[in-house]
Order: sequence, then structure tokens, then C-alpha cells
Amino acid sequence: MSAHLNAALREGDNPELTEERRKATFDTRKLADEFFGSHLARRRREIAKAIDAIPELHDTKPLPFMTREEKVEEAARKVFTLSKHITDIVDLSNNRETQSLNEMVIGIEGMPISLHFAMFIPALQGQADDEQKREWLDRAIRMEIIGTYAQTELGHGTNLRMLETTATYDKQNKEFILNSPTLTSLKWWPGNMGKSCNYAIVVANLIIDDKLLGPHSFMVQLRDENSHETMPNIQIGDIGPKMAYNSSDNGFLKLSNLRIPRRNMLMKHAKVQEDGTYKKPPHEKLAYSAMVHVRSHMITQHAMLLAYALSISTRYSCIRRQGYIDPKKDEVKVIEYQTQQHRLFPHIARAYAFAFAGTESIRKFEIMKRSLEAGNIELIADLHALTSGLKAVVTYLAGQGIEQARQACGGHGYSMASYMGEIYGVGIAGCTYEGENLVMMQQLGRYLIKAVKSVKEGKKPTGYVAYLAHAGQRHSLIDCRPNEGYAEHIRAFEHIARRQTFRAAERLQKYENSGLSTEQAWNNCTVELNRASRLHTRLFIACNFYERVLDVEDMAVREVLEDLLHLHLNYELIDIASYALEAKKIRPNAVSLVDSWEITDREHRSVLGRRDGHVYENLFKWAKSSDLNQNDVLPSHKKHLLPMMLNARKQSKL
Ligand SMILES: CC/C=C\C/C=C\C/C=C\C/C=C\C/C=C\C/C=C\CCCCC(=O)SCCNC(=O)CCNC(=O)[C@H](O)C(C)(C)COP(=O)(O)OP(=O)(O)OC[C@H]1O[C@@H](n2cnc3c(N)ncnc32)[C@H](O)[C@@H]1OP(=O)(O)O
Ligand SMILES: Cc1cc2nc3c(=O)[nH]c(=O)nc-3n(C[C@H](O)[C@H](O)[C@H](O)COP(=O)(O)OP(=O)(O)OC[C@H]3O[C@@H](n4cnc5c(N)ncnc54)[C@H](O)[C@@H]3O)c2cc1C
Repeated sequence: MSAHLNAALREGDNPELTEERRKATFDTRKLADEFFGSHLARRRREIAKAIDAIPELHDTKPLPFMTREEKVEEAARKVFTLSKHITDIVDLSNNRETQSLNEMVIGIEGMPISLHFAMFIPALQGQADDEQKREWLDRAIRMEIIGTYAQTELGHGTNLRMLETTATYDKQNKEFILNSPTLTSLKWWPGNMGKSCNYAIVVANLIIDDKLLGPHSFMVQLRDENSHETMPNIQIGDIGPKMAYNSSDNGFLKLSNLRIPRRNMLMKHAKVQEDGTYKKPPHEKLAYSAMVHVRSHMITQHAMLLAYALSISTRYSCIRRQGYIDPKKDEVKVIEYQTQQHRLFPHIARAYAFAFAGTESIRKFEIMKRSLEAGNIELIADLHALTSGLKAVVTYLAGQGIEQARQACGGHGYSMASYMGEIYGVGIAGCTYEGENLVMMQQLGRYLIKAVKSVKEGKKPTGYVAYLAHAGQRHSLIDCRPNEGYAEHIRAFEHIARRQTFRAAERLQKYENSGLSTEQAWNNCTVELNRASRLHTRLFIACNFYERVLDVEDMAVREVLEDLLHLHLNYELIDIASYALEAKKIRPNAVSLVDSWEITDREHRSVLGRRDGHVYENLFKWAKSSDLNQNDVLPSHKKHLLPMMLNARKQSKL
């Protein structure tokens, strides 16, 4: 092992992990540069170091031992402390740096300003005109106000056209009157709205002269800026505990004849003039821009959640000894079992593939944003299709990978000492928020059907759907010749995706020809259409992974990434048995592959995933620190169970 491979080696670590790290064939720092991009990888190291030096930014105790109130308070305390240091630590205009700081200090369970950064600020940037930006955006960036994005209602989240909250224009007073007319119209879910925010961008159906003009965004003050008391005509609160993500106060909101000035409608695109004249936006869905922003960022976020789970389980699998492969020898590390490797390694490959796809979706979002600033709306549909598919496929597969990683830790994976439960709970929330996954698949499906129509009209679609027009391809994987390299795999992927997309399109056509309405025909084909969307998105991920690997200059890093690419393409494409070979190849680098994610113990919050591998002694410490262990007999036991047992004993003696 050469000295440059030593980045993760430390004195005093569990020798089982040290042995693994000595086997690395590449420099973990160089692979980290590929996973995050070299700038972010370097900044993450600097951020971790800066946090180490500020004790007020450290957890006061493990989050799983805190009550919900304590978690909410801890997150608020850290946000306040961070506000004093943040500009010394990160460049606030860099989303990924800021998000890394957030994950390291506060973690993944939520905090009072998540939605402020994830959606409130992006919605102002995308939808407020210059004057409105001067009024609100600068204050928001300075955190003088905290905002959220209030769109979903108790009765409707997916179908935005049926939102019941109304904003009726009153020409006389030049004001909008906002109302939640029914129980189901209560805003429900917006992050941090319950207790933390004092402003919200409320999405409401605009009504002018009794005419319904669809969902638009309005700036609403929820709480007094000095006392933080709820404003008149507003009822607001927290919606209660959730599966995970409980440091966040997701909230409800009722608006009762709340009057706001005309200029509180965000007017960069759609406009309402004083006399009530309505000016349409240049693209009907520009009001949805904050959602597209979050979707484009969710891919790297979910790659990271998957990386958290896999580095915990891979390290743990190398210190956990259980059973024998050769009965004459010692018990083996559980990572030696073929099933354990098959369980983990394809997901490690996916974590890399997703991270690369996520970097690409953020890049595409930035390109679209710049072109929109120049007045060009052409890229909006492509980006919406891409991010809808990626969001749905990656959150779903990341959830599956996290759950496999948990099971790979056996019983200890079920203890919150592993932190797997929280990672899973937070990860799968992404299948629902920012558009329910199966619904988002249909959005991509619409785009694919349009592309098929254009192919059938003899046109050649460009970009990610260009492959749909490629004729005369091989019909089966059996035709693939191994010596043609990965390009051949990609062509096989294209073939499968194209065949499914045409199959769905033909079925749709058949139903339409049979006299069904367009909507009914569509509904009859959605399973086929969603399959096509899934395959198209997996093709994009694979293709992007392949192209990304071709760009890697360091030969040792490129070689290990090629091993992962090989495994990924086979896992996704061919039958289960075929990847046994690749798994063997990954095995010596398993720990170093996860070390390259450079997730610090502070960020991990997992006893099982400790970098030093000293799991068992720390599991015992963890158990001893439980609140429930502070009294030999719990007060609740004395109150309920002891009298019950005493009473039962008394009864049996009678
Ligand atoms: C800085 C960091 C940034 C981000 C970090 C983000 C995430 C962090 C992730 C993980 C971190 C870890 C822990 C954190 C955990 C959790 C919490 C963190 C954040 C959570 C935020 C969650 C916030 C929300 O959920 S907000 C609410 C989101 N709601 C939805 O998404 C609703 C879904 N519904 C819809 O989008 C639409 O209604 C619909 C698309 C389904 C249908 O709309 P509509 O009926 O109006 O249209 P259609 O008739 O179907 O289509 C007509 C045409 O319009 C096109 N279309 C639709 N939408 C768009 C769009 N957005 N852009 C462009 N075009 C669009 C459609 O394609 C049709 O086109 P056609 O040409 O006619 O075919
Ligand atoms: C952790 C978390 C944070 C959130 N944060 C926010 C926030 O900050 N702001 C905000 O406004 N909202 C937020 N939300 C709400 C979230 O965006 C919605 O819950 C989400 O968009 C799904 O909508 P829904 O709840 O109406 O699901 P539903 O649409 O009711 O989904 C139920 C089922 O119906 C199916 N379905 C619905 N429509 C169709 C269709 N057309 N075709 C086929 N099947 C369909 C779905 O696939 C699903 O299986 C958050 C949610 C969560 C879980």
C-alpha cells in the first residue's frame, strides 16, 4: 500500500478496519474528488474542520435519545449558533456547501430554516419581480425573516389545479382576499410553518371578476416580526409527529378573509394590474419553478442518504464476525459472505451513479435558469421531464438500498444506535414530497409519448430522447459482444427503454382508437408508461455514469469506478447470477469505497458506522446513556405495571 492511500488510516482504529484500508487500490481522497467534485470535496473537509473547532455546534446528546421538543430546540439552538459563524464557514450562495454544513451540524432530521433555503428563497428568486426581490429576498438571505412554501392542502397535494385556497382580487381596495373556505383547504405539511416561520409563500387559486385563473404565489406574513405571535385572520400550528424528520415543525394554516396588498402576488411572470387586468406568464408552469429546483437537488441529496447507510453497513460488516466459511478456521467477517456482498455492492455502485446523475441535474437546472433569464423558455419542458424521472427513480431505489443496508447490519441495524431508522424515514419521505413518485413518472411519460409521436412523423428528437429514433438496433442482449465494451451495454439499455416506450405508445394508441377518451386511454396505460419512464431514467443514469467514468484522469480511481460501472450495468441489465464475478472484484476495496465518501462520525451519528470501528464498547456506552436507564425502576412502571402485577398476585392468592 502506498502512502497516498492512507487518508482514512488512523492510529488506534479497530485492526479489522485497518486491514481493509490497507487493501485499497486507489487514493480515497481522489475518489472523493470525483464523487463530490473536487471543489466540494475540499470544502467539505474544511467545513468539517471548522465545525470541530466550535463546540457549540456539536450535538449535546445523540438525537435518538431526545424528545421531539428537545430535537426542535437543539436544531433551533444550532441554527442560532450557526448564524454567528456561517459566513466564515461557507459561501452562502453555494447550495451544496451550505447543505453539507447543515448535514454535518444539524443532521437530516430537519431544522427551522430548511424550507427557507430549499424553497422560500428559490421561489422568490424565480417568481418575484425586481422590486419584490428588493423588498423580501435580501431580508430572507440575511435571515431577518424566515419563510416557507405553503402549497399542499389537507385535501390536495398532487392535483394543484384543484387547490381550494382562494386569492380573490378586490379592485376597489387593490388587495387580494385570501381564504381557506373548507376543512380540506387548510394548508397542511409545509416544513417549518407550524412554529418557526413568520412568512410564507402561499399558493392559492387566483380569482378576478369571478374568473378562476389557476394557482399563483402570494407573500403572506404569518407572525408578528417582534413578538412572533400569529397575525390576525390566521390560524397556524404543527401537524404532529411523523415517521421521521421530527426536528422539523411541518405545519397547518387556515386563512380567514386575510387581506394582503396587490403587490404581495409574486409578479415576475404572471401579473395583476391595479384595475384587475391579468397578464399571463410566458410559460404556464413557471409558477412551479421552486419545485423543479428542489427536484434537481434531491438526486445528490438522496445519493448522500444512500451513502450514509452503506458506509455504516460496509464498515460494520468488516468488524462483525459471525459464522464460518471454513469450519476449521476462525469466524469470518460477515462481509465475506457472497450474499452480503450481493446485498451491498450494487447499491454502492448506485450511490456513485446517483451522485453523478445529481450533479448533472443541478448543472441542467443552472443552464435552464440562465436561459430563462435571457427570455428563453425552451429548456423548461426537458428539465421538468428529466427531474421528474430522476426524482422518482432515485428516491425509490435509494430507499431500497437503505433498507438493504439496514438488514445487512442484522439486529443492531434495528437499534437507533445504527441510525438506519432515521436515514430510511428521511429517505423515503422523498418518494412523496415534491410530487408523489408514480405521479411524477407520468409527467415523464407524457414527454416520452410526445417524442414517440415525433419519431413516427419522421422527425429526429434530440437530447435524452434521441435514442428513440435509432432504428435497426440489436434485439436481444444475447447479441452483445463482450469485447465491445460498455458502449454495447448502453446500446442494450437503449434498446430495452425504446422497446418499452414504443410498447406503451402503441397500447395508448390502441385504446384511443377503440373510442376511449384520451384520459381513460391514458389511465389504462399508466403501468406501461411508468415502466417506460423508469427504463428511460435508468438509461440516463447508466449513460451518465459511463460518460463520467470516461472523464476520470487518475488511473487507479478510474479503474475502481470502472469496476463499479461494470457491476452497475450488469446489475441493472442482466440476470442476478452474472454479477458474482464483479462482486469479487469490489471486495478488497469495499471499505475504501465508502471511506471515499468522507462522512465524518459527527455527520454519521451512527455507532455502527464509526470510522474507527470500535462498535461494541460504544454500543454499551450508548445503552447506558438511555434516559430510561437513569432510574432503576421507571416511575411509569411503579404507577401502572407494578400495581397491575401486585394486584394479579393478590387475586391469585385469594
Ligand atoms: C439548497 C438545497 C435544495 C434542496 C434540498 C432539497 C431536498 C433535500 C433532500 C434531502 C435532504 C434530506 C433531508 C431533508 C428531508 C426532507 C425535507 C426537505 C425538503 C422537502 C421539501 C418538500 C416541499 C414540497 O413537497 S412542496 C410541494 C410539492 N408538490 C408537488 O410536487 C405537487 C406535485 N404536482 C405537480 O407538480 C402538478 O400538479 C402535476 C405536475 C402533477 C400536474 O400539474 P398540472 O395539472 O398543472 O399539469 P398537467 O396537466 O399534468 O400538465 C400540463 C403540462 O404542464 C407540464 N408541467 C407540469 N409541471 C411542470 C413543471 N414543473 N415545469 C414545466 N412543465 C410542467 C406538463 O408536463 C404538461 O406538459 P405537456 O406539454 O402538456 O405534456
Ligand atoms: C416530509 C414532507 C415534507 C413536505 N413538505 C412540504 C412543504 O414544505 N410544502 C408543501 O406545500 N408540501 C409539502 N409536503 C407535501 C407533499 O408535497 C405532498 O404530500 C406530495 O406532493 C403528495 O401529494 P398528496 O399528499 O396529495 O398525495 P396523493 O396525491 O393523495 O397521493 C396518494 C396516492 O394517489 C396516487 N395518485 C394521486 N394522483 C394520481 C394521478 N393523477 N394518477 C395516478 N395516481 C395518482 C399517488 O400515486 C398515491 O399513490 C411535504 C410532504 C412530506 C411527506
